[in-house]
Amino acid sequence: MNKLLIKGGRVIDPLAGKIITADILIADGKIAAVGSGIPAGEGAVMDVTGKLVAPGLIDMHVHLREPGFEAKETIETGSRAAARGGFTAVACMPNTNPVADNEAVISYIRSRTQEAGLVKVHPIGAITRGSRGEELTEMAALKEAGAVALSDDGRPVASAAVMRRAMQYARMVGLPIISHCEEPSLSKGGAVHEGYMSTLLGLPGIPAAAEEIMVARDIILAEDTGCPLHIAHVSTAGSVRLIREAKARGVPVTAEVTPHHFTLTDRAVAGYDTGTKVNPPLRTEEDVAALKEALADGTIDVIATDHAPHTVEEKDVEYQLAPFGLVGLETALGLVWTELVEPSILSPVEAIRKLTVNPARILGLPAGTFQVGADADITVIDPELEEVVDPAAFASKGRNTPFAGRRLKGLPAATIVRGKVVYNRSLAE
Ligand SMILES: NC(=O)N[C@@H](CC(=O)O)C(=O)O
Ligand SMILES: [Zn+2]
Ligand SMILES: [Zn+2]
Repeated sequence: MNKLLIKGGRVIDPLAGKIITADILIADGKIAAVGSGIPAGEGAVMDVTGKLVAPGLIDMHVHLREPGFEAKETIETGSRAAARGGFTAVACMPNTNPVADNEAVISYIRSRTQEAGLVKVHPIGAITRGSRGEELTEMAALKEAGAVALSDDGRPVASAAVMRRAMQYARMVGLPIISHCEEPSLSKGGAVHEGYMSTLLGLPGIPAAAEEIMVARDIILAEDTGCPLHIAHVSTAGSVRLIREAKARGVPVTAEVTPHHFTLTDRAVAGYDTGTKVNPPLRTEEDVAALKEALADGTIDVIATDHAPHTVEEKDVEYQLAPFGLVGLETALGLVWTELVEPSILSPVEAIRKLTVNPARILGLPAGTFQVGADADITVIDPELEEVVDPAAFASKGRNTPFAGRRLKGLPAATIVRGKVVYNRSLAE
């Protein structure tokens, strides 16, 4: 039997809401025991005294770009970036080429994931063919092939009738809809948040209303159809209000926020660094305050990166011409710890919940806990470790980050997937 003892760490149980000092014994890739003073026996030992041990982190919103855009990222480089960022699993969006709107692409992603042999990659299927917003995909077949959710992320489903029908079918099939909320007639041509900064910088704006109208529409449709709805990358105070009110009424809606949206405002665009160009755009201070409040009160269930790599050449153009998106996998945990846990906006347990059990539940994954017999997917966190973000050190092909040079405290120390150490900081540096 292949054994590994994770010894002496402070183990976070996000379900029980507790942190206890304990050892975790892994045998043949599964959790074999959790308790104090477990003998190592003949197996290997990883001493994690002083560190936190969490169930493997899950990032339910990434773009791995394969098939079709391998110059930006591949499943292998994206998996490596995930492992380096402390994630044991990611869910990847279907805006590849071809779009993941059929079983063949879903199967391809799964076999490339196997070949990479690093983290778990759960494919998200498209809502509509080619994500063109017209005809629905074969949702049952996508689920059968391994899709864990449906989304046309990157492109809004402009037609309410199409979205309504999609929710009716998705509910029947048993898959959640992840909505990229953007009203195209309002966002068209925009590059940054519409407000003081867009005027000052002379850049075309995307109003908050472009997001909020679609959040309102999709909440109404989720209530109408009973389909579980997950709102991707929430960025405005108005969206938060709508989601909070819908949850209070029992609408089956959940929501995520990205580290860049709870950390930065549109002031970061002042230097015209295209690393700040992202969709939805960086908003205002009031929006950031509302997002933090929503994280604290549970209105926002999940922290997800929306990791969106682009090549240096694609980003090295005028602000208006650059593609939207920034890389997030390798800065996420440090930003969560530095911006939310250190200032006590979230407790360590609450932060870990939004990175483990909550996304696992939304996607229906048997993950996010330390149940004996479950896959040994584990993230070791060093809450005292500090580092300055250096994009050149990223495992991702993407270098498009607005966080270069930023000092982060609280970083991944090791990432373990099915008992295999896929990242170990003390060996990597
Ligand atoms: N977020 C982004 O700015 N870009 C994403 C698309 C998306 O998540 O909507 C991408 O695929 O590049
Ligand atoms: Zn999106
Ligand atoms: Zn996205």
